[in-house]
Amino acid sequence: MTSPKTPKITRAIDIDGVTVHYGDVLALDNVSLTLASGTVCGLIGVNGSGKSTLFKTIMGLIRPDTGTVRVNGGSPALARRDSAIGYVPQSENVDWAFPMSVRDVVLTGRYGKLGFTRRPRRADHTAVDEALERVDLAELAGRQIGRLSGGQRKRAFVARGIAQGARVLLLDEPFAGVDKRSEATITRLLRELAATGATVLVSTHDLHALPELADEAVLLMRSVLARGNPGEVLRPENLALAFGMRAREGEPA
Ligand SMILES: Nc1ncnc2c1ncn2[C@@H]1O[C@H](COP(=O)(O)OP(=O)(O)OP(=O)(O)O)[C@@H](O)[C@H]1O
Repeated sequence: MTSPKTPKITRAIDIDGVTVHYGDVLALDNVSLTLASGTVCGLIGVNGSGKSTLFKTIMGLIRPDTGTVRVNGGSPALARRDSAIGYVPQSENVDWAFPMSVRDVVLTGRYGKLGFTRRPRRADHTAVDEALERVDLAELAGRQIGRLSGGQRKRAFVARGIAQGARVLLLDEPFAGVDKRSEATITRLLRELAATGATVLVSTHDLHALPELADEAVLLMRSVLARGNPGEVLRPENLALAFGMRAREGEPA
């Protein structure tokens, strides 16, 4: 689905042998994964399987104990500095009382592009307006971010990634607590972004939505248990393996 003008980068995200511990807790165990540009990849796995840790590692917010992460051929820090990588965090990790309007939040996506005066220019405001239009939030641009619904908040953060022009977009459970309309809007946007050559990695617990959303899926349980097209990865034996492991650990379903 890449446009003819956009050459496909076969290793837009390149994770090789990554292991991450939090103290004694092994969160990622020798994870290797490559993602090409122009793809949407769905990341699935039970609670605690390492999805958020993987996102933070790709963002360069966590340094792996072993292994390497490359984003568009460079380090995660470089990708962040160049605004090449965008992150939509889990809702719980955002301070929704912060006195910022929806527009301000989307404008933060432009910070890496501001000139030495650090003042937004016309191009920045235009990019923000266009992104708000695309996520269908133009009418709520002036509202404080915490006064949006769950789905609208997610769309605001997707707009931030669009305004940023991120070529790699990571979304940590963008469908949690959102209604069907927002889910459909976000799915359509992610597909459109991939069609322009972006690489989209999205974690979700909504397995039913995966075939429509994603070109491929990765089942994570500290290490990669399965990878392939969503139909293959969602095979009952794979899911039993993931959930069976969880049951043995005695965690609630
Ligand atoms: N800051 C931390 N300190 C210690 N352990 C942590 C920390 N963050 C995560 N963990 C542990 O690391 C493992 C992976 O957690 P992570 O948040 O990456 O999983 P997840 O798949 O994103 O879970 P969920 O679906 O619940 O969001 C879990 O065992 C978790 O308890």
